[in-house]
Amino acid sequence: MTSALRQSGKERKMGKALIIGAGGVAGVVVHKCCQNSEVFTEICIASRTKSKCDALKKQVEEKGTKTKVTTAQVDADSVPQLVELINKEKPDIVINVALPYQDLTIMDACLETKTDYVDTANYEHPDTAKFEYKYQWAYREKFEKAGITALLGSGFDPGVTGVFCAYAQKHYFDEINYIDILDCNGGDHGYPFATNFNPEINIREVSAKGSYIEDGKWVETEPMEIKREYDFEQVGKKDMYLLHHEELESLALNIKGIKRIRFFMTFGQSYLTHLKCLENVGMTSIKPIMYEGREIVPLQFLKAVLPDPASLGPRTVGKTNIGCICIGKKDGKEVHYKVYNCCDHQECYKEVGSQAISYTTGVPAMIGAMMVMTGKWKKPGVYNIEEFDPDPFMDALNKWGLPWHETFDPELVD
Ligand SMILES: NC(=O)c1ccc[n+]([C@@H]2O[C@H](COP(=O)([O-])OP(=O)(O)OC[C@H]3O[C@@H](n4cnc5c(N)ncnc54)[C@H](O)[C@@H]3O)[C@@H](O)[C@H]2O)c1
Ligand SMILES: N[C@@H](CCCCN[C@@H](CCC(=O)O)C(=O)O)C(=O)O
Repeated sequence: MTSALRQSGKERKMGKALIIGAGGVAGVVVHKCCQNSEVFTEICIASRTKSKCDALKKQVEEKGTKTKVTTAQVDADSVPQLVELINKEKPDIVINVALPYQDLTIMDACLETKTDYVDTANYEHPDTAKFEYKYQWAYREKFEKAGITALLGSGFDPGVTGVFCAYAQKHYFDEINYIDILDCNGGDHGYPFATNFNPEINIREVSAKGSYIEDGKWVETEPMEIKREYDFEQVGKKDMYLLHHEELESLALNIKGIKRIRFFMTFGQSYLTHLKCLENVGMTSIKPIMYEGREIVPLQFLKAVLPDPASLGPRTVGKTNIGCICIGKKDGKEVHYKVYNCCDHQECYKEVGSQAISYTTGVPAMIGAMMVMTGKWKKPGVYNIEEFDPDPFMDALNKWGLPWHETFDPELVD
């Protein structure tokens, strides 16, 4: 049996979440669930290393949360271990903020225990640095039959960017023909090279070939081949580069009238120079090599010597600006629209002890879980975030720390 609250009707108001992972993003999810004790009456934090979960529990208990917090050890690569934990804890929902490698094992465990599921990044096999939704979309029928919801990609990008596009479509457009998603981190952590979320996942993402969708087809580019300069609100002028990003795949299907959709991310010169050197000497490779009689993956070794993203909070200053530019038509007239959020690294640190990259991912993960748990987005099946009504999520962003702004006269990207 799952939580009694789970059985109590369509508009459920409160319940228990099992949070898997205890890294940078999980830390924010834990803090935000504990601020939202009316909905998250209980949480269990589970990860490979239980002491990291215990440290998070201590932090929120010292802040006087009303949410009951427990912790557990789990290897999320093991379906039997996950099933045992879910059966013991009986959560209403599992929030997966471990790594993309664990998406399918956690979805399998949710199916077996009939528990709702939320994540922030799509499945990726450790041996192939390629983001694709096909593996998770293959669970649609099974989730529908089991009567449970999987909400995919409830971070910022993917996540809020999908909600922004759904909101634009619902309120301002008959059709959206062009979308540019712009992800700017204008923050400075003072290190010559560090990544603001898991280094292994970050470097796999940015060293892959770029791509965008035009007229229904993927167009591939060399890594960092397409560069533009953009003047970001509250940050200033930054160089940004076209990357492949997972939400392009689902938005191209779910938003009406798309002719072209692209994703750009900013990078500082120091980050790019270090990345190039590391690539040139083979340190970003995911192919195992033999070192002193044992097999190691160079990128995993590199991760071990880089700063832990969760430790960057105290030293990072500046702001992020992430948003979407939509161009399309309403009542036959051309509409230009931009919706974005700016987030200050130090404000995040003061509130939850994390930098803004973890914050901008963890807040939407909590909100997505709240949408499903309270019944607003409860629908059996597997869904990308833009398939739900964006309005309650947009309201929750304003309430829970990620207020957004809109303009009908944005700078465009050529
Ligand atoms: N959508 C977005 O906007 C966005 C942005 C940043 C990060 N993310 C995603 O958020 C997730 C977390 O990122 P992070 O920066 O917190 O990473 P992190 O490395 O700081 O944390 C990952 C956590 O998962 C745990 N973990 C890893 N493998 C495990 C296993 N087999 N069993 C149990 N626990 C395991 C680790 O111990 C760690 O606590 C990643 O999937 C990342 O891709 C999404
Ligand atoms: N929401 C993002 C966060 C990625 C930020 C990565 N940018 C690098 C830039 C590093 C630099 O220029 O110093 C970062 O680690 O912040 C996502 O989609 O994954």
